[in-house]
Amino acid sequence: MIRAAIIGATGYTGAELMRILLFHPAVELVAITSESSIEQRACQHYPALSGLTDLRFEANNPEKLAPQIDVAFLALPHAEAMEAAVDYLQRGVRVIDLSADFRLNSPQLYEQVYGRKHIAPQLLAKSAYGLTELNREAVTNTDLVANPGCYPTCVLLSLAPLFQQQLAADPIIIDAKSGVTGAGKKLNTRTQFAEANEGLSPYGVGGHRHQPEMVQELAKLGGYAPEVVFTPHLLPLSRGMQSTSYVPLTAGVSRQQVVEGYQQFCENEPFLHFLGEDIFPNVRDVRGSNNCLVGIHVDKECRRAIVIAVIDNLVKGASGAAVQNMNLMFNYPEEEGLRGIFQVL
Ligand SMILES: NC(=O)C1=CN([C@@H]2O[C@H](COP(=O)(O)OP(=O)(O)OC[C@H]3O[C@@H](n4cnc5c(N)ncnc54)[C@H](OP(=O)(O)O)[C@@H]3O)[C@@H](O)[C@H]2O)C=CC1
Ligand SMILES: CC(=O)N[C@@H](CCC(=O)OP(=O)(O)O)C(=O)O
Repeated sequence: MIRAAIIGATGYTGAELMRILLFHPAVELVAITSESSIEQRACQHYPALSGLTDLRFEANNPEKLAPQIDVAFLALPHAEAMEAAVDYLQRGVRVIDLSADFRLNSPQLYEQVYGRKHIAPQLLAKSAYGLTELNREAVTNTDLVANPGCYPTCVLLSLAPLFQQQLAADPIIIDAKSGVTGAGKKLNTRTQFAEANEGLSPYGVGGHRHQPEMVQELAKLGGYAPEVVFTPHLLPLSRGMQSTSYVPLTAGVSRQQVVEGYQQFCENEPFLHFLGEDIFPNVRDVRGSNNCLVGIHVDKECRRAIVIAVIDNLVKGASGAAVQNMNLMFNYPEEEGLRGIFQVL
């Protein structure tokens, strides 16, 4: 059994980790931590968990918890997670960090994007970027996974077939939308009911922090750093995310090459599904599941592809991907605890 703790378990990704891990056949959830809710039971915060666990929130105390666990999931805000990562790693506990603290390879870029000096820059080179499908070997062999952001997950999985085969030119225009849980549980004006309901609002226009993360990872796939214009929007849904990417194709590329590229990329992937040419997914199709669904349109002259992808931001975009990575790190089947869909309509 893998003994696990969730650090920052009162938040949305922490709750989603509880939902998944409590049903995982190879995991014993040993501890859940919180600073604000010590001694409260998990089901007081999330009544849906009633009957599934008697765990109570406790303080994050690495000295006490480390001997009891094999892995710590960090579901903390950016800049809060790096200290916890260092604390657990130096006590021999493997870490899966859901925040952005170990995603960017350069400490200078981290400081520029997140406005904080990195306290453990030496770990940036050692962490594995946890987009499982693209990085299995590194994830399997690391003690520190940097779980990707939800927008980068949706975009990178849907553009990887084009970049891996050098079929994509730039600039790439990405229009993306997320449900409000993407912003976390903390109070925030733009996610309050009256602000978000019946609305669709752009934010981070021209400067969202996920743009450099996307460029960094696309460059690893395609061999060049593409120009990416990324605009996210907030949708009045609790969960779900869609990205629409407009990608210029390199000269001479055929429709068949593009379509076969997607078919081959998704063929043996348990969570990636290519719907085909001109068949497009709805965010509803992945609600509660670890799937990423992709559809494409290629224009008549094969000059541009429009790639549309959906994920559940809390599952494939965060907690489901984290568990997929844990499975690899501990030599379990990648789909363990993550199989199945939760709704069809
Ligand atoms: N929501 C999403 O869709 C995704 C989120 N992520 C990332 O995962 C991490 C967790 O996100 P999410 O669960 O949405 O966040 P939430 O805001 O919902 O939860 C964060 C939790 O961290 C704890 N915490 C500890 N220290 C602090 C602090 N100084 N300020 C605020 N909270 C603190 C809080 O618990 P308490 O106060 O009880 O200690 C809180 O419950 C973040 O880094 C986020 O960017 C990544 C991909 C997708
Ligand atoms: C709706 C919303 O606000 N979403 C968040 C993204 C959440 C996420 O995936 O990513 P991180 O792990 O990088 O926080 C945002 O745009 O900042």
